[in-house]
Amino acid sequence: MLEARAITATHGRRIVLENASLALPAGEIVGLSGPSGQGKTTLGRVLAGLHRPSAGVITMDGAVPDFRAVQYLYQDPLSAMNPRWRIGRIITEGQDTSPDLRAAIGVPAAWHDRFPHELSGGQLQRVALLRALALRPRYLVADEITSALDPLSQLHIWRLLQRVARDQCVGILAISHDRALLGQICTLGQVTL
Ligand SMILES: Nc1ncnc2c1ncn2[C@@H]1O[C@H](COP(=O)(O)OP(=O)(O)OP(=O)(O)O)[C@@H](O)[C@H]1O
Repeated sequence: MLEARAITATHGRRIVLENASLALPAGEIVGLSGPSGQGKTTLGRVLAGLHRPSAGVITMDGAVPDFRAVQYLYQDPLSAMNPRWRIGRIITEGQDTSPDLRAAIGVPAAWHDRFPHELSGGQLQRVALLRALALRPRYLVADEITSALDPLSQLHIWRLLQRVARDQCVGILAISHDRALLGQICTLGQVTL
């Protein structure tokens, strides 16, 4: 279980999150929704160890978290990829990927020679997911990862993530404005900020 308790976070001097709590059990998908600017991304980044809270605690199974076990997926995967690297290098950046995992996620070898800007948004999101899963995370923070995709690509990505949660016991925080989408994909309901 990855847990945030009574988190307060600031950007500069501004408090953008106050006394927020959330629990993400292993193997479950929990939704996080709420109006724009309420601090969803900030809370996701705090849970992934990318933003230090000014108050509150994050625990993993009740202990100090090992943030290497938490991977953060961005809405715009291009922003998290080196534009000068080819896809083959990007997906093996942290760890080698197995052919089985590549096939399951749907990243064909034909993409390996391409640069990130030569793939579509849905294809790039699959590359980002493959790179994250190769690191064998226990938790994923998926921040609006399908909001720029057409409904079919959106469904494909979430079907994949549902399998990842179930088969690999990965806990997934799904951050989205789209409460209807969260209603379809979450296994443990939604938290609203
Ligand atoms: N790097 C930053 N520097 C200063 N303020 C920031 C920064 N990032 C976010 N903020 C501010 O913090 C607040 C919370 O932002 P955050 O992105 O966490 O909200 P959000 O709920 O995810 O919003 P959205 O749904 O629009 O993505 C907003 O008011 C935003 O303007």
